[in-house]
Amino acid sequence: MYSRYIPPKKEKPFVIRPQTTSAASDRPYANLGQTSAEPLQPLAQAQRIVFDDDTLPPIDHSKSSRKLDEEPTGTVEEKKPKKSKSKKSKDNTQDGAEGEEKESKSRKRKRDAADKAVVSKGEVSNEKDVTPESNSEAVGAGETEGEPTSVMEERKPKREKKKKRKQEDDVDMIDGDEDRIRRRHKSVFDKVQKALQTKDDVQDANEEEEAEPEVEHGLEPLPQPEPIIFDESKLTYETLPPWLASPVRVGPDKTRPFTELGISPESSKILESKGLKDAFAVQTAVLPLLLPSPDRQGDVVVAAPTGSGKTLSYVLPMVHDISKGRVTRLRALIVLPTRDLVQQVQLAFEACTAAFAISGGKRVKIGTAMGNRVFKEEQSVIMSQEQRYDPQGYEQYLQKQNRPVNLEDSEDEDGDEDDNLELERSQPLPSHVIAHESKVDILICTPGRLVEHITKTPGFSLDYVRWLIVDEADKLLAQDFQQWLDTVTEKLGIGKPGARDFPGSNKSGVRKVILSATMTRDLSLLNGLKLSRPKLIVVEGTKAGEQNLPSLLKEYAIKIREPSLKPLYLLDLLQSKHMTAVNRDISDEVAVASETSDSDSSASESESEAESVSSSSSDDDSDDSNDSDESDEPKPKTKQATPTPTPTKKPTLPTTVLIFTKSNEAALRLSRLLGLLSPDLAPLLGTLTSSTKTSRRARTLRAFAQGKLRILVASDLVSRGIDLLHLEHVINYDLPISETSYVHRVGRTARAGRKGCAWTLVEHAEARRFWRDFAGEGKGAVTSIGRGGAVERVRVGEDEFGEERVKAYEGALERLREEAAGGEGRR
Ligand SMILES: Nc1ncnc2c1ncn2[C@@H]1O[C@H](COP(=O)(O)OP(=O)(O)OP(=O)(O)O)[C@@H](O)[C@H]1O
Repeated sequence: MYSRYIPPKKEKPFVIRPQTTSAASDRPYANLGQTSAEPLQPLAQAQRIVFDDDTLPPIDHSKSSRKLDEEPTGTVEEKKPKKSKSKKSKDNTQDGAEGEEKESKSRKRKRDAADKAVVSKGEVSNEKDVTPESNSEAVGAGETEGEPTSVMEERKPKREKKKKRKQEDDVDMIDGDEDRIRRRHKSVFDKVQKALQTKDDVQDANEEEEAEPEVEHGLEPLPQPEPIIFDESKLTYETLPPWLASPVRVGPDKTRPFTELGISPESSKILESKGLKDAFAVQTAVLPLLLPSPDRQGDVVVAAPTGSGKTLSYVLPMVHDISKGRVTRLRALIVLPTRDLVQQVQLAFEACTAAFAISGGKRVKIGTAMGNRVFKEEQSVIMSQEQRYDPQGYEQYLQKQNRPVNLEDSEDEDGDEDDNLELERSQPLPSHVIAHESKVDILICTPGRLVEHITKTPGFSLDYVRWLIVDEADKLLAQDFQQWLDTVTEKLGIGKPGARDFPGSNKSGVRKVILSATMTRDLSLLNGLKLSRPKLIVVEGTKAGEQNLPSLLKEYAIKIREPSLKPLYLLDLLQSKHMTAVNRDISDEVAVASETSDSDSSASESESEAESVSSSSSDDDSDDSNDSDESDEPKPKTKQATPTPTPTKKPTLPTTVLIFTKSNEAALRLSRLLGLLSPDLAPLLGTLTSSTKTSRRARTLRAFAQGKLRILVASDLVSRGIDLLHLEHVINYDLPISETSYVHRVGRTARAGRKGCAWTLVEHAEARRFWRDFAGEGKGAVTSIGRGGAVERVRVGEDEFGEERVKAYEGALERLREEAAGGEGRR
């Protein structure tokens, strides 16, 4: 296609200047005829027509080129009426009889010009059919540039002749010598007839040209990019593989005693003593698949709502399996997106290990790797070294020492030797080698830190790993932290013979368990896991492809009429009758914990107001493997500037609340603002952000679980997985960024069969999005969130806030600004 639009050399361009003379404007396409002394083939001439057009403002080559491709002759014809129209309007400006006469002459001239244009076209099409005379007329007033001298000379007399005739024409017209004109017109019409006969031939020729343009012009086609084919077809359940399209569905109330699922009565008894009496629905479905059985067992993918007990569904079978072994080797990896989740799952494992360390079973050792300690320290916690007698190995060691230093051997992948294990530098005793062993059976880790150990920790090996758990899988798969999945699956693809055998069974290999409340059905993501004979377990009520909320969750929306006063709406909600205990036992639990906290007020004070509003605003709630706690101790900048307000009376909040904001900074500011606006609430307030030191976050969560803190203001860091069992109210102060985020946020409450409430503050500008995408109401509702009942509208802060309150609020804002400025200044 392109080849036809490359202009030929500039020696013989046509230049059309329609405005140059009146004659030219009357016959704008008159110069489309032959311009070369050499007779041109019709196809080549047709191309030249385009270059005539190209002399017009060359704005869009592709357009002009396309015109040629599509309608090589139509271009001329299409333009004719425009010119005629403009001329007509010009003529209409004349008045009286003279005007009429001139108009009739003018019409004749126009017809004349049009006829000549057609003639010209005929000439272009087939020169042989056109007489030299008509050809000279066709050239008309157009200028030619750069033609051979001989041609120019030849044309001079023609031009003069033409000029002369034009003058004669003008005179004729003025004199009314119409006979002469008529005679001339007749001759022109004759030529037109001849030209029209050849018109079809021209079109045929043009079509031929389109068929083989390269041959005609000797031009190589320009390289064209591969056409991009957009596959707009969407995956449907019909196109999904059977295991994804037809999941195993489980009723939400299907609980069973652990003993019926393959857990020994002794172990079940211990579990019961820890409050785990019967298995929840998801455990009822998953445990039989993961505990030893004679059936062919494949990998398991679990989609079950928040708080439904997914963690125990893999913890119990893993501990059951690993406790059967004797030697400590790294047998299992549990990958989670945040440090807080690593710590939480560690507690769940520790609660269960005792249950299986009976009847001669091994007490399973749990380790964590999440970047909350310096790397070397973490290495020494999960790996050990010992001097082992091995003369042959020692010889090899010595040979290696004597080899010229190979930088590639001595450095780790990043070329950073400093990070290498200190143990590595230890010298082996004579005839000994240093052997590295895993100190843990199960490693719970964040993906980044796992990769670091794989690449940098001597002796860290996945050879014996037979369990891989990916919790909060949709998040971990969507954000491939340091290509962790490729690194891990590659290592799991190889191993020593027999190393992955399951004890007491003929099974061998790696069992994979993939879980989320918002499980992806994106095959391109799931494929990375290299699943073997997978089964999808969906807890009933969770329609495939949907994200269901806990059945005991109630949702409310509060309209924010004045966004600039949003914190006051929040305060009104916190102090309203809505913030009551929704579970029977919560008041007692909170009251008891609160009493304890009275005697230990330091913990509460240290958590509330502990952070600066001007600290980092990073929202990254995912793992940063290099971010250890040693260096991120927050500086108590604002503490000096703004002493904690003294509570005027005993805190009275009878329930627990988690408030979500859009960022770390927003959480810190809001927490501080609430404390300033309501000193009564200040001792109950805690803040959770990803910029907070992990140990401090753990303390805050502990204080909250104990009832010492009752309001947590958080960023999305804690929206996933965090299990705050006694949490009753979740408030979306800022709208979540997605439906998935909404499901995880509000899923922090109504867990494990308890009731809970979710409140969302909705500004006018957000209303459409909230009701359509999250609540699934109104026109074009598209939500994928499955829920028991509709979102209820609740009015808060409807009465005027009052001048005094607004003034106090402005004062608090001002103070906040000063504190932030002070913090910045001290940085
Ligand atoms: N069988 C059981 N009996 C009593 N409590 C249970 C049982 N199983 C789990 N729980 C409790 O239920 C709560 C929620 O469990 P878990 O954290 O595993 O939920 P989850 O499904 O992983 O939620 P999320 O998707 O939010 O991470 C925990 O406090 C856990 O101790």
